[in-house]
Amino acid sequence: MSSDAAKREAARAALKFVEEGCILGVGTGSTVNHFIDLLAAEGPSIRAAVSSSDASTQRLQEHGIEVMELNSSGDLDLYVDGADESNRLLQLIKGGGGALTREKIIAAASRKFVCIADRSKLVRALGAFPLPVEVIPMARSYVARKLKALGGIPNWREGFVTDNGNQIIDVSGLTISEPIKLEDTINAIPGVVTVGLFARRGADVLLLGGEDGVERIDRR
Ligand SMILES: O=C(CO)[C@H](O)[C@H](O)COP(=O)(O)O
Repeated sequence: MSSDAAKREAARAALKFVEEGCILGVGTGSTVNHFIDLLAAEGPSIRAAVSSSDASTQRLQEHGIEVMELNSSGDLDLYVDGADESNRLLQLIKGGGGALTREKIIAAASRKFVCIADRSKLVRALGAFPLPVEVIPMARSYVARKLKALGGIPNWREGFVTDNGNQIIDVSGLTISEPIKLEDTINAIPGVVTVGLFARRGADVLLLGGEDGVERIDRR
């Protein structure tokens, strides 16, 4: 089974968490694209979606799904999103698509976060995937020096601008033995908008598509 087919099966499995008439939080990425397409084709009819990116907003609207601002929706019952890595505690690295800040906000505003991915995303320890950090543009070099001092190798995602008008630094070489501590440390650097470590608010349910079907892991 291809990784794309595995993502699609994980996305399909998330449909059963969606309740008719709800306002649904929707993430960003290729797995979520499958989810949006499947939701429109065979999922329950929802009242509206709160979207984590311009790309997801466009896709939702192309399917005729109304998109609502988080400022109008209040807290959400469910958020569905992908991830770049997850450990068994369902702490995540996200932001490969650059939508980490809005994703973190919607995850925080949601009672349940269902994460969908192919099985390759499950890792013993986070950090092989370069950790994305969204930064205010004028702080980029300063933040990069601070990330270097933490032991990372910062790499500016040159040419990429987030939906919030900011820039991304991808940090490789970090040993992420204490994800919550590292999330707090990086978030405290002036100029950082947010780090793509979702450790304080990880997923509640992880659905992993693979050869043997979809494995479900619940947060302990
Ligand atoms: O965090 C994200 C975007 O900011 C995505 O969820 C993450 O990059 C996974 O993407 P994909 O589903 O394409 O593998």
